[in-house]
Amino acid sequence: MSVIEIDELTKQFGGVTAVDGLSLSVEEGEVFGFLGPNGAGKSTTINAMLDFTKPSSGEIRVFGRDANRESVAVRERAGLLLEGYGAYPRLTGREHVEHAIDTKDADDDPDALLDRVGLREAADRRAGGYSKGMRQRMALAVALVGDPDLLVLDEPSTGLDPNGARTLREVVTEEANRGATVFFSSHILEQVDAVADRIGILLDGSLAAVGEVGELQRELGAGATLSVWVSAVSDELLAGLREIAGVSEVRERHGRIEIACDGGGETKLRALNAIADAGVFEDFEVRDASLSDVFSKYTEGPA
Ligand SMILES: Nc1ncnc2c1ncn2[C@@H]1O[C@H](COP(=O)(O)OP(=O)(O)OP(=O)(O)O)[C@@H](O)[C@H]1O
Repeated sequence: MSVIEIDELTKQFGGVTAVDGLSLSVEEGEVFGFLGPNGAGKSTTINAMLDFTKPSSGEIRVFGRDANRESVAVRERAGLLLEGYGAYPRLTGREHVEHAIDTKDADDDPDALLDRVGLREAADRRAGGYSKGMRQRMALAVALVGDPDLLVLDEPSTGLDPNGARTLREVVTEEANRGATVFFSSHILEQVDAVADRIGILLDGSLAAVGEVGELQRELGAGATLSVWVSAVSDELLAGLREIAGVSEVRERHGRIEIACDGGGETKLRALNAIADAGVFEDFEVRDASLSDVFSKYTEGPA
């Protein structure tokens, strides 16, 4: 059964198209990593799923319910860690978790939850004195209250040190093993691919690729040339691409940018992000270095 079904979601803010005809479904028990650079539309999609923002067009169903008209029923079964989680500076970590337990009418042990996120020792300190990473750990504990059927985590690794990032991965895996569906966003590939079953790459409000982690890794990691269709090219963009670690050559041909990569998936993702950031991304494919590429490399000279 699909827990999340997004059908042709579009969201415009004035003249800005934040999400552009996005369709996506996430199955029960799946860990879905929603990957994309800053401004790709991840938070807007998540906010629309939870009825914190209204779609300009399109439909979203969560647990088979209309995300807009039945948002209360949706949120009751969801644990949320959203961007800019507003902590109450005067309340302690434990009090935040206790408040969430009361609100959800759950029977969790606050200390056990704080322990899971590595915040047990700081439980009685006021959240106003917490570091960014500690606030993020606390927000994760709050999201876990009531064993939600769906965890929605927007950039959960923000501010976390390597230990915190490991704790987050462990918690996501434990929740998935319990049977929860997990939908989480990130702009960093490594933080997603270790725990996700499937990944969707969002660029400029549209899904550029979606698939199983291994599949996408192979696609992004295997071939040597990333070929990207673009609506416009600038010298600045080409120069920026040449500076990415693992990029050996960049040239422009017939509305496409051809990027030869020695690096793996991370290099290609950085290149895709840079093109999306420039607002000119249309589509991409990854190809192995063929004899004709090698040939043209030596015959055509630099772009
Ligand atoms: N309330 C708003 N008013 C105007 N524009 C908005 C609003 N919310 C988002 N946008 C715009 O929509 C686009 C997508 O933003 P969104 O926050 O969804 O991206 P994101 O992928 O979550 O990025 P980040 O990783 O930086 O959080 C951006 O261009 C952003 O400026």
